[in-house]
Amino acid sequence: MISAYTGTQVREAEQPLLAAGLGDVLMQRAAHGLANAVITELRARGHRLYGSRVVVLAGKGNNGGDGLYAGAFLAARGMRTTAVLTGGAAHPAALAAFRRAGGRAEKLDGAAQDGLAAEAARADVVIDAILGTGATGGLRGDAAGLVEAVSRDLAGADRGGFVVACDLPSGVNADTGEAAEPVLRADLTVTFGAAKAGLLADPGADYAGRVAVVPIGIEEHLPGPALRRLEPTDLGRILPHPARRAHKYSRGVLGIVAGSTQYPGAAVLACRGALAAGVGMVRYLGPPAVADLVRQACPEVVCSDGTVADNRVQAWLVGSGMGPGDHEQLARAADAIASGLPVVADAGALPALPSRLDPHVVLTPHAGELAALLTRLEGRDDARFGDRDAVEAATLDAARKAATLTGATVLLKGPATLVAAPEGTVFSQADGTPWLATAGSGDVLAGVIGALLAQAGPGVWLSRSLGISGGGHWTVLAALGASLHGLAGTAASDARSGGPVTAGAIADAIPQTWGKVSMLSNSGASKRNSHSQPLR
Ligand SMILES: NC(=O)C1=CN([C@@H]2O[C@H](COP(=O)(O)OP(=O)(O)OC[C@H]3O[C@@H](n4cnc5c(N)ncnc54)[C@H](OP(=O)(O)O)[C@@H]3O)[C@@H](O)[C@H]2O)[C@@H](O)CC1
Ligand SMILES: Nc1ncnc2c1ncn2[C@@H]1O[C@H](COP(=O)(O)OP(=O)(O)O)[C@@H](O)[C@H]1O
Ligand SMILES: [K+]
Repeated sequence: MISAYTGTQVREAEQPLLAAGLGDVLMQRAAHGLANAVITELRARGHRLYGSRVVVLAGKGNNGGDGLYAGAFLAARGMRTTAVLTGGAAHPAALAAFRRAGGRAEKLDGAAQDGLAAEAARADVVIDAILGTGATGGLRGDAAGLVEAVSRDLAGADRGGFVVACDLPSGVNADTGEAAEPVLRADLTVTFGAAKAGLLADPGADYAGRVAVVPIGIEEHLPGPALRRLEPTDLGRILPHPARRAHKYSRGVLGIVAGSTQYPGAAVLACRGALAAGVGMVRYLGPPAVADLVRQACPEVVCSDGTVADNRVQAWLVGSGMGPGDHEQLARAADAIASGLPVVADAGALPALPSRLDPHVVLTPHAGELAALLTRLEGRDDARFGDRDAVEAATLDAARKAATLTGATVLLKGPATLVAAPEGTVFSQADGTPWLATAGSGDVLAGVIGALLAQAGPGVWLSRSLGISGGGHWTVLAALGASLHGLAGTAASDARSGGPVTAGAIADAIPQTWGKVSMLSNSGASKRNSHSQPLR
């Protein structure tokens, strides 16, 4: 599992080492890790190190110091290295080391801006070391003008170099991932001590590119993480596996209230997602014409025309493919939410939610749906998140706010899908590909999460082993579903040589993805073998 922290948490963890006089040692470790990452990336792109051109954009604080020390390492390896001092001053010891190693330093002023920006855009590597965790707000003045000019020149260049952010892209908020424009978009962010939460939530994640963590010795001083990310090996450990004496009811039954005469396909796709994700049985409740379609597409599904109370299930999925006029379906959704069982509330169920929920209700909005939900809860005049753009500009805050206001577990879909619990646990999963942004993909996701809730039963599997208990348990299940869905979408695209996928193809890829991640963990392997021991 990847753990990520706020800037403040990381800075507090540095304190004992700074108090012991190890500030320069920490900076050297950070700079060394940054320089090594640059060298690895240059080699991977087929560049010779000697003579490669490096431009360091260096601010006046410690972030600039890291960049200048890294520049000194690279200059010592024979690279042509220029530093642009964006804040008038620079970390004195780092600047001296940079100059000693043969680096050239230029002060940024208005007149020099265009020439320096063009030089940066022609370089093989640009290191963004203007602002780190000590920043207040975004870039200002000449530094902002320089970053705008470099971004513009890089976009227009035939063959630009790559951009490496030092600790975080300057202008990205380390805690929330909000970005104060202009921000130089990085290919790689080399971050120190631990991942920062803002690098794993959009739009920060979008600016950060790939994220690499350089350990600097503060790890034992870090508190509990602000944000977590499951990795494929974690999935293998926490996915359920049927016991030898399992039967379909003990494996979990999911009730699905989804689809309408206008959107019948959503019901089919939700059922396909659920069936692919290991549930013992799916019961479908909906209009007869939709039920006919479900039966044809998925003969495994048991269709029922009874009420929610008539159908014994372990969890419900409600709302996919339903609209405000589907009164009968909405009444069933309300009954399911009132049942006290775990529920996934998707799409059409979101506008009709009661105002107070519990963490076992998992809401699955996309940014537009979350904006509508928050506007309804906060009142139109007070709404900070009045539209999709506002949610996309601050995804972490928006998801957290919705969890706090509703009391539910909130899963905000996107390139980095966030799952927030009212008690503060947050996961960020980014296992997918942009090809997942296809109609019906969210219905499959809802089915997958519903299936996991139905299988969870009263047990909490291994979420306690992840250090999570209580209401946070539901975030683990939802993050597990998001990760499985993302990995399956990626696998489906890979099987098409990186080409497009349909929602149905995502569902079809889930069982194999499940099998593969189970193989990644030893416990997964022993679980699989548990029913095929040799006879004694
Ligand atoms: N602690 C350590 O030993 C270690 C720290 N490490 C590294 O240090 C980084 C944190 O360094 P930091 O605390 O010096 O802050 P930093 O991010 O460089 O920015 C502050 C400077 O920028 C200025 N400034 C602020 N906002 C601004 C704005 N909007 N626009 C323009 N300027 C602005 C502000 O000036 P002021 O506004 O106060 O005049 C101040 O000079 C961290 O990210 C990591 O890289 C690692 O080496 C490990 C060891
Ligand atoms: N750019 C993207 N990169 C990766 N995954 C994405 C991207 N955009 C959307 N997704 C994922 O695709 C799914 C889309 O769901 P949703 O918006 O509900 O679609 P629909 O309503 O058409 O089913 C979500 O799982 C979301 O996380
Ligand atoms: K930076």
